[in-house]
Order: sequence, then C-alpha cells, then structure tokens
Amino acid sequence: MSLKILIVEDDVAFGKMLGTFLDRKGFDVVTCHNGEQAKAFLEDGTFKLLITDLQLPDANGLELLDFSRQVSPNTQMILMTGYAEVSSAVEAIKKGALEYISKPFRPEELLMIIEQAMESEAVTTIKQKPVETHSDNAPKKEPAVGNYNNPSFVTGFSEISKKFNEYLKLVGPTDMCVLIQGESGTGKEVAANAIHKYSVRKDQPFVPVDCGSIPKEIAASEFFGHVKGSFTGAINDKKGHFEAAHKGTLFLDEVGNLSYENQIQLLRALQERKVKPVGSNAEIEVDVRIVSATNEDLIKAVEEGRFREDLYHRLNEFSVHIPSLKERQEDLFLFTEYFLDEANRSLGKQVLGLSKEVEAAFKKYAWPGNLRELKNVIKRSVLLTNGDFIPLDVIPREVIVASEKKKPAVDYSKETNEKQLIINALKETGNNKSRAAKLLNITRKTLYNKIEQYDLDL
Ligand SMILES: Nc1ncnc2c1ncn2[C@@H]1O[C@H](COP(=O)(O)OP(=O)(O)OP(=O)(O)O)[C@@H](O)[C@H]1O
Repeated sequence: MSLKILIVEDDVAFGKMLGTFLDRKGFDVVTCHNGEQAKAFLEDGTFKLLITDLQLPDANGLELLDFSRQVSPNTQMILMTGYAEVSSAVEAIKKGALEYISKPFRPEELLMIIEQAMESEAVTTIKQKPVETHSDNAPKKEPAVGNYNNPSFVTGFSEISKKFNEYLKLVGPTDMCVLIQGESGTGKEVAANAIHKYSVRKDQPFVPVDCGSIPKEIAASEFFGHVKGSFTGAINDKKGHFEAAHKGTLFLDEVGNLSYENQIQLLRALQERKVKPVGSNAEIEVDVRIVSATNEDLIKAVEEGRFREDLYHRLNEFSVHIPSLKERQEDLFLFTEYFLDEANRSLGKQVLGLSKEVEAAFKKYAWPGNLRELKNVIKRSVLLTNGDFIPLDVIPREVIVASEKKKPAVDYSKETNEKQLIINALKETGNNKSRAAKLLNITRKTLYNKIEQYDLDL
C-alpha cells in the first residue's frame, strides 16, 4: 500500500499537475477542488496527508484542518499559501499543521517536505508503490500553471521586486512621464506596458518605438508622420507614432540613442502637445503619455553633451530602476516556472521542471542577459528535453561554464552571526522552514525557536 494523499486545490490545472507529479513519485493521490469535496474524502479516514490551498472557493484551509482533526486525527496537513498569507500559515502550524509552502513553488519542493515528514515519521508511512516508468500510455500531464493575476506579467516576491512593482502601481494612474532605467533584457517594455495598464489610458493604444533602430533622417516622419509626396518614397500619407498613440501611451525604448536633432523635435512636440507631419502645414493636437526607457546612464550622457538636459528632465518626471535578475535572485525560480510554463505551451511539451544539477547551475549563473536570457535558455532547453526534467546536457555551455567558475555557496554551518545566517537561509529557500533548517543543520523546531528568539519578521 502506498501513502494516501488528498490534494485540495481550486486551480484545477495546478492541482492536476501536482497530482500527476506525486502519483509518478509513487503516492496514492486523490485531487479535489473545494472544501465540500475535501470534507467528504476526509470522512473516509484513510488519508495520511492532506495538502490544501489556504483559500478555497467555499472554505478555508484552517477550517479544513479543524475538520480533519475531528474526523481523521491521523491525517497530517501541509498548507499551500500565497505570499501575503504567511500569518495564516503560522497560525496553521500552531494549530498542528505539519508545514506550509508558499506559492508559487515547484513540485519538487513539496516532495521534499513530504519526504522529510516521512523520514521524521510525522507521517506514518507504508512503502510507496514503485515509480512509473515512462511509456506511451502514461497519463498526459498538464503543464505547470502559475498563480498570477495577470498571465503576462510576473511581479516577483523579492523585496526589490515588491518595491519596484509598488512604484509602477503608484505612478501608473498619474499622467507623469516615466523614465525606466535598467540593464538590457530586464523587462523595461513589459514594465512600461504595466504602467499603461495601471492608467486610465489602458483601453487606448500602447505604442512602443525602438529609438535605437530609427535612422535619424527618417525619425521625424516616424514620430510625426508625413504627407504624400513630401520626400522621395513618401507615396502615401502616413500617420506618425504620436498620432497612433493619441489618448494612449507612447513608449520610447532606448531613448538615449536619439540624435541631438531628433531630441529637439521630440522636446518641442512634448512641450506644445502638437505635431506637424513632414510636408504639412497643419498641426495636429495629440494627447500622449510618454514612458521611456534606457539602459545607459542618461545623466552621464547629459554631462557629456550627448543628451539634452531639458529633454532629460521632461522625460524624467518620475524615474524607476528596474532590477537586474541578479538583484532579484530570489525571484529566479518564480520566473523559471513562468517561462517553463510558457515554453511548454508554445512548444506543445510537458516538461515538469529543472533537474537538481540545472537548478544549481541556474543559481550560480549571473544572467547578464537578464529575463530575456533566462526565457531563451528555458525555451531552448524545453525543446531539447525528452523526459520530465531539464537535464544539464541541454543547457547552453556558457551557463554551465560560468557557474562552475563561481565559488561554492555560503557555508551555513558556521556558528557566527547566527541571526544573519538564519535570515540568509530563509531567503535562499524562499522562506521554506524545512529547507532552511536543513541548510542550517538544525531541526525545524529549533529554527522556529530562533525565529522567535531573534524576533524575525516573517
Ligand atoms: N515581469 C515579467 N513577467 C513576465 N515576463 C517578463 C517580465 N519582464 C520581462 N519579461 C520577458 O522578458 C523578455 C525581456 O523583456 P523586455 O523586452 O521588456 O526587456 P527590455 O528591458 O525592454 O529589453 P531591451 O533592453 O533589450 O529592450 C520579454 O520576452 C518579456 O516578455
């Protein structure tokens, strides 16, 4: 007989993915989607482990915990929570839940908690059934589905990401010109789009313009349009980007690449809120919000006389620094999961996750190309992966070589600076107490005591 697990998850695809994963690992899994179904299963009294979402359409995980204690006292519980629900999770632990796991998480993390529980005999276990080998008749797996409110924008849960997203939300609804600064591939266009989506202009056009790729000779016609016959090649009237973005948002990417002459034209249009198409005498009024982005230091460009100071101040009514992937290291696996899901969907694949070796290499790599590089590496690897997990040999050489050069991770066993070590371990494990305790080489109970002793804010 194998260990019987009840999964309660209202996100049907995610529940199914977890169920399939654990089933393949040899557990006897039943998945349901609401509190009522869960209660009916629990009354049966045969489940050793209940893994439930905290928020269910008709119940709450804590309620299920109470219910389970009454009707099936031998059932242990793991709570799945959202980022902001840690206080309820702590309450659940106090009430006797075995552990909680913050979403989004990878199925392997859940497996680790289950295995630890089994090792510590918190869950009375009978041997698992043998793990299924891959066959063409194997049940189809659902791709991992994230838990994001907006399917195309991952906010991240590191402190720096939270702050950055807070800024986007605050400035979005205003009409301020925003300058987004950040390295290449960090998601500047995605952020500009988020600002647009947070504004009252959200149902109007969002027009992205790559200023780096417009030759300076035709920039005026690109921005302001032209009339037929105004220059050789102007065979028709053409609307410019300003007109196209009327009532919406114009996103000027790599704005630092505009020629000095184009900068003057742009400044004039912004000051007068009017544009004149090339070859026309008529001025057109435009109502456009400008969001621009740069990956160079524009202040330096101003100092060196390459960028006009007046335009810089005009564009920079509010500036936002977009963190590099290195700065938001804690979000690495959140983005990994998201891009994995995206790649699975676009390539028609069902890869479940990273192998342990790839996970370690990803952690050590510096990701100079940021999110774009991560996305590309994952898509390529998903394409080349035949099994459930991405193996090391499909990962680009540069990721492996660069990660091999790096020093090993911090040694958590040192007894100095205990509080900082605990903070680091919690950070490194995304606040997962079991894994943090393992890293620190202490029991989970000791870790909870230390958290209380040092008054660490969870
Ligand atoms: N928050 C996010 N959630 C999901 N995907 C993202 C996010 N940010 C960026 N991406 C993805 O990462 C890739 C790079 O993003 P984007 O093109 O916005 O970067 P960029 O900083 O504008 O790049 P460049 O400097 O080269 O213009 C895109 O494929 C985008 O979809």
